[in-house]
Amino acid sequence: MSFTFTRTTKTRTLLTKLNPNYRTLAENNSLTRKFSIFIQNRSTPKTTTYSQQQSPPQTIILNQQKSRTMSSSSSEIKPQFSEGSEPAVLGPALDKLLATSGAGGRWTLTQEGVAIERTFKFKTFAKTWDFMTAVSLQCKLKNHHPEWSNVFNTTFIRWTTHVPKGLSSKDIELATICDSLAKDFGETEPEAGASCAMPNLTDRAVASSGDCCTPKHLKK
Ligand SMILES: C[C@H](O)[C@H](O)[C@H]1CNC2=NC(N)=NC(=O)C2=N1
Repeated sequence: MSFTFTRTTKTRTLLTKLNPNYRTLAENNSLTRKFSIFIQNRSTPKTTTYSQQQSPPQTIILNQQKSRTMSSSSSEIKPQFSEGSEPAVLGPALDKLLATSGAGGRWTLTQEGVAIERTFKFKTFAKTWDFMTAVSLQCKLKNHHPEWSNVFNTTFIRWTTHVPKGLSSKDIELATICDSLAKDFGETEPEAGASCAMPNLTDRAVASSGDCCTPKHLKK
């Protein structure tokens, strides 16, 4: 079975503008997607049945997320800037991004003030993936990576600097870029409670990822 992927010229032009290497990246993406759909069609889908007493895992994740949100309100948390950054400059820029400041921002300060996070939602998986590709190109340019996850039409993004730990200018810059790219790629309004499991997915990836951020000369 063969699959053809169509992409609007607008998206392609936008991505090529963001990075001239997009064409190559897009071709690789398209190949990767073709390959994964091919694999999916060959393997038998696994189904899990739950007994009446047993709740599906999603309920557990939703509850975990609920307690996580209840235990830490963003307005009580103070931003922790990474060593070498300038709080006087970063503070006002951060305020513009935060939902708590009332300036229209949609990011939340989390994890004892060392991170900001937010969920983005799009109409389709393809649009979400294109947005993530655009963000990843900016990450490459700035040598900085997000902690993020994606399920279907939703992506959860957390910005934090691992070394030196805290919020840095790169986190603020990239969060601002994400907001603007999300508009370009047609972000839709998130439905209430639709993305509860996303931070959990990201936390799991973070817990099993290796140390990528300690510069070689500081490694023991
Ligand atoms: C050595 C290199 O500068 C580091 O690995 C960079 C790369 N990207 C990074 N990304 C993030 N989020 N935090 C870092 O500390 C970081 N460090």
